[in-house]
Amino acid sequence: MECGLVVTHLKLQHGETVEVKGKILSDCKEFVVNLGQDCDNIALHFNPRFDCKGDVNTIVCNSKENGEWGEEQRESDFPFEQDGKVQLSFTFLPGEIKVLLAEGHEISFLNRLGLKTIEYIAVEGDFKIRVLKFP
Ligand SMILES: CCCO[C@@H]1O[C@H](CO)[C@@H](O[C@@H]2O[C@H](CO)[C@H](O)[C@H](OCc3cn(Cc4ccccc4)nn3)[C@H]2O)[C@H](O)[C@H]1NC(C)=O
Repeated sequence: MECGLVVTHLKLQHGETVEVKGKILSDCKEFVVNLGQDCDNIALHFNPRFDCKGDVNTIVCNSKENGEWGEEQRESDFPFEQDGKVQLSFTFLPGEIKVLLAEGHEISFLNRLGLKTIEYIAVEGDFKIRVLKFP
């Protein structure tokens, strides 16, 4: 499993976008991109699962507030392949975070925490990050 990457003090404003590019490991079970205030206050936990925790080829999204998980949101689109390249963009809006996936797939996740800025991004799991681009 690859180690993670954490960036803090991002000061991502509404309307701004973070891009993540990398490669999914050939034996990937899952990977995670977390966006939020810090590790206990996550506006979007973006968790593609190839085969783990009872999920197969499913994207699980959730929020975490004061260390407590919210209600999971599962997505049926799964434009990922093991050993494949990935390009994701996360656009932070007042009421939601829009995730643009490959093949034009898009996910919208409510800004449940009502964050005014995104300070924290963490990428972990079976994923080799190559590019993290932010404004
Ligand atoms: C039916 C009753 C049990 O429900 C299950 O409860 C599990 C425990 O809460 C749920 O799994 C958790 O779902 C969370 C999102 O709702 C997070 O995904 C939890 O993982 C957090 C996490 C682990 N890691 C380390 C990591 C990441 C990637 C690869 C390897 C390690 N980073 N963040 C993950 O353990 C899991 O999604 C949930 N399944 C369902 C169907 O609800």
